Amino acid sequence: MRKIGLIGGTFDPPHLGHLVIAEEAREACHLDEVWFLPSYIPPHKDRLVTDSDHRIAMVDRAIKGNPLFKLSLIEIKRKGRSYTYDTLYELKRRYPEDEFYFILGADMVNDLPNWYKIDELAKLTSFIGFKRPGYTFKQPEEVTIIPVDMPQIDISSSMIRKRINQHRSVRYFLCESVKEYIEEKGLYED
Ligand SMILES: Nc1ncnc2c1ncn2[C@@H]1O[C@H](COP(=O)(O)OP(=O)(O)OP(=O)(O)O)[C@@H](O)[C@H]1O
Ligand SMILES: O=C(O)c1ccc[n+]([C@@H]2O[C@H](COP(=O)([O-])O)[C@@H](O)[C@H]2O)c1
Repeated sequence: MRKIGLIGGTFDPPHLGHLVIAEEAREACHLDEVWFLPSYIPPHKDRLVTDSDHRIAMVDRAIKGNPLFKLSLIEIKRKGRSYTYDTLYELKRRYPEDEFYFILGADMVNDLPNWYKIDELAKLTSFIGFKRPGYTFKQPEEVTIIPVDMPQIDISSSMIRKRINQHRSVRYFLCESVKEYIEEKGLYED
């Protein structure tokens, strides 16, 4: 039996906040691996997101060099809206022996009671929650969250997109290799 952490996200682009919560969850909960799951279509985001090929390439670069971080294309290959219940149902079918821990920032912890088939989903995975600047972390009544403390990181993908658009520096907000990819492809410039 392995303990697998899952960090689902749009990763548009992936940044240090994602990497730090993945690492802190791994250490605090003694996870064997953490799998990064880029969404194909994020269930609750209205805006158009960057093409999935770019987001996959950026996550791949961000986690390179850490043998305990893996990229899973399960949601990309399924296409459609990336409901977490559908993902966990499939992962449990493929790996019935493994235990899953879904990693969330406070914004998503607060949203969790509204998720598709949340009662069923909670039978398939545990949840690990992190505080996040700008959001109050509240334990929802419906689901138990394992809270993990860490120094909070006030970085978001939207802040990075905005800074690039304004020709401001994003150095040190994300991995150098991801920054180079964004520059090479001209992402987020307009
Ligand atoms: N700085 C952060 N601190 C804690 N959790 C975070 C942080 N950034 C992202 N997360 C969490 O990582 C997961 C994936 O987030 P996502 O890819 O949507 O990034 P985001 O920065 O929230 O993007 P956007 O600004 O475009 O909404 C979510 O559970 C989110 O709460
Ligand atoms: O399944 C749902 O109803 C659901 C609703 C909102 C978000 N999620 C998942 O939460 C993760 C973070 O979402 P986001 O929109 O912040 O990138 C990502 O894996 C989404 O698929 C899942």
